Amino acid sequence: MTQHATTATDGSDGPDVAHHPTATLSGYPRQGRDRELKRALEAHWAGRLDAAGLLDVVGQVQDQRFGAMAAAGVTEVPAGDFSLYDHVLDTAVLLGLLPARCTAPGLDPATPAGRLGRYFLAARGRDADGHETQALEMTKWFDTNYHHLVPELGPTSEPAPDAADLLEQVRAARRHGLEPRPVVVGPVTFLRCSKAADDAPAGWTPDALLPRLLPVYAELLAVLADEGCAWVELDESVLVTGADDGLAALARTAHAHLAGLSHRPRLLVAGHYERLGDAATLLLDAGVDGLAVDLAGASRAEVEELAALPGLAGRRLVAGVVDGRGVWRRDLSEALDHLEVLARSGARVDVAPSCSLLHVPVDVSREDTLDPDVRSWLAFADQKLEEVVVLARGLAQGRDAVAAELGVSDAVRASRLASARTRTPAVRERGDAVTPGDLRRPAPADERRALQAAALRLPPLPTTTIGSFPQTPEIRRARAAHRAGRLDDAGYEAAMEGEVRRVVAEQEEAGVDVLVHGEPERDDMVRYFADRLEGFVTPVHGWVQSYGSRCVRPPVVVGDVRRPGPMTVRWTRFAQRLTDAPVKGMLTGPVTILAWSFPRDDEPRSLSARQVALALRDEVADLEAAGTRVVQVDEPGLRELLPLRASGRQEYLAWAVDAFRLATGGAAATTQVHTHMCYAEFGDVMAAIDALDADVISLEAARSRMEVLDELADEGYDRAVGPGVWDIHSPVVPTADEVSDHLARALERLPADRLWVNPDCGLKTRTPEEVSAGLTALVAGAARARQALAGRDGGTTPR
Ligand SMILES: CN1c2c(nc(N)[nH]c2=O)NC[C@@H]1CNc1ccc(C(=O)N[C@@H](CCC(=O)N[C@@H](CCC(=O)N[C@@H](CCC(=O)O)C(=O)O)C(=O)O)C(=O)O)cc1
Ligand SMILES: N[C@@H](CCS)C(=O)O
Ligand SMILES: [Zn+2]
Repeated sequence: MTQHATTATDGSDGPDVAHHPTATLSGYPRQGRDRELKRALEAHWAGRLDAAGLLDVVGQVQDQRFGAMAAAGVTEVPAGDFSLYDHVLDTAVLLGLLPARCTAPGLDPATPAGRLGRYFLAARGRDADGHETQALEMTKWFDTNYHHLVPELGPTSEPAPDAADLLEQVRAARRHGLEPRPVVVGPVTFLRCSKAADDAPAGWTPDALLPRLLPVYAELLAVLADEGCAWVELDESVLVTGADDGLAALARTAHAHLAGLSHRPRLLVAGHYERLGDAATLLLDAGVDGLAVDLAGASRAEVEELAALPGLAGRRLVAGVVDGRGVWRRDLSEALDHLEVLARSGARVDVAPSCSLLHVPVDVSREDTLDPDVRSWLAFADQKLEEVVVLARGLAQGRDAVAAELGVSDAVRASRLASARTRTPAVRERGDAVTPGDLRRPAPADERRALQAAALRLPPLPTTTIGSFPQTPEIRRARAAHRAGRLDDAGYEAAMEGEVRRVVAEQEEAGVDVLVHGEPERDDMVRYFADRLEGFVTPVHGWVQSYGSRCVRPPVVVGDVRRPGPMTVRWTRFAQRLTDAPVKGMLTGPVTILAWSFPRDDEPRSLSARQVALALRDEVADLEAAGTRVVQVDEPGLRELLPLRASGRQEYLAWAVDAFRLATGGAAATTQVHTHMCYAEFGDVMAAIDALDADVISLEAARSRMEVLDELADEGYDRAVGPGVWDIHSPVVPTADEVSDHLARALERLPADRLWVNPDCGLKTRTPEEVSAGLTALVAGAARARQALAGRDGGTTPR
């Protein structure tokens, strides 16, 4: 058992000689080393695995997770970081705040099946027995590529504690001989990650629920104290955003209240993904017992500033000196230096990754296809645990005790610095030669609109999709066979061509106006490009949870980026030859390619963005030369990289917008450039969206019922928009009526000649049956809306 026998009110003067720094963490990957949880969840939803079977797999995955922590030598571990789908949804369950529509249909929370049913209804809009409802909205978790569900709250919400799942995790950790530290989303972050329910009065915000929430947190803390938990970690990462005065007031009220409780574990309040800044003082003043801080990439000066914080002495400081969401090995000498500075403050310093390890893959030692040099530079979750354990030992026992590990770390650093893989002079020269003219299309937007209308001759409210069609088991099996060498190149290409033929025929039959080839050849919209660009590596086992059971394998930017040859042209050309309708060329934008890759840490992201943009610019030119008239450059990652604090935003948006414009600026005026975004609130980047100068943008809008159009209107956005009318994150297919209702709502906010009809996002996660029904509904809904328009306009067809 770890010894932290102090509270915020004692021993606050001077160093604590009895303190033994320990290694700990806020979260570990959840899906299992081989994505066992993902497979079990999907089998459960498909009716192939019952509730008991799913819970068995959960037990096995928990054994693996705690086993890995114990093997690394970590003794105080998180409990509550594991989740079947999402930890924000788990917090809603913990606080008794699932919407009534998910608790109503006779699902008994006293049984495992009923509990799971309610949970999956909220997460997916469907349970394993086929009950259906509207799923909760989903959005980005801070500036990561993880997505959380958005709890819905209102003035009538009645929170009530339900700690069963959390206690099960606490007990599971104990069964492994580990000391559990429950990790729970804190009240302020929970409220700020929630939204007002549709039936809440106008102007009501979730903040108003704090007074009702605090007694429930108090009850939960008492339950955890009774369970023997010495510490609890409240994740208050929203405080790193420094958002507004209201946030500070909320945090002060909440944490002074919780710290004032007499029956509770010690309170460790965490701020991940950025520095806590002023919020650190606020929390210490409120009386919390410790802080868990994100020090990824911190300079020595920043560390000294933190060490000088009044009130830190005597409190626990969990120092996140190992980057929890990057993949580079830590310079251990530097980290130890930072830890020693912090320890001199008199704080009781422990060592941890800067955030949950949820964002990195499990184990780099399995990557035997990677160049051994590159592999030696990388650290995934298990290697990061080793790093924090070494650092804690070094801090406790002195540098000599970890001399060998420091030596290895120094050698890794030297090998990376000396490597020729990181710099390509020709790429640097081309990047330096970019001029402002390269960022401008050859004609202004309104002239382009007229030219494109004449060239494309599309009907009003044109229909299209976002690019991907179902990645069926057959497609994935063919790709797996190709990778394993069981299917040769010709066989694989023939299989993908067959799929493109099928998808084009399906769209023609449904009556879609602008077609796509379906992206069957892409395992992932970022990785596909990274595999074809120099400067990236793509780990084979590097799975990371994106949302629910869905995972991605982010590439790693290792050095300068260059396009050795065309990446997509062959497939777009093939599809275009099958039809007279325009086929969109589909590219992933430079910002998104970087947002969904692990960045290099030796150069700014803006440098890589420019290099990727130049590669894409060449691809656009090649697509045009092959006869492509519409090119879509997806940028769903644009909002994600927006710095959490307002101070860094202008600089980021400037380079991000420039990268998109550099990628697309060479396109002819007659080429219609689309972009697409999903998974986030776009309010903060509306001006940047405008500055992209795309001709058409498609945006996720179905779950939020077209709210995004109000934001676009406020910005004065005057180009064409396709607000999603089909929520593709849910297995529930819209009807034609629902599509035309969405369009009617959209037409209240947008003129008809600027409205496109499309789903929220790509169809890759849906089944062929859902897609067939959804496309029919989409086209029928658009036809209905066109008729209504024709009637409204006295029979004249809108432009
Ligand atoms: C659009 N989104 C994306 C994000 N980030 C990305 N990097 N990519 C994205 O597309 N961020 C925001 C959103 C998040 N949304 C999603 C949506 C869908 C997925 C998803 O479907 N993920 C798949 C994995 C996709 C993939 O990489 N497939 C590969 C490998 C498939 C595989 O598992 N192969 C098996 C063997 C095959 C067999 O025998 O059946 C194996 O390796 O074991 C491929 O198709 O080749 C998922 O299943 O989770 C993610 C994010
Ligand atoms: N073109 C991609 C965009 C996803 S954000 C797709 O359709 O899957
Ligand atoms: Zn999308």
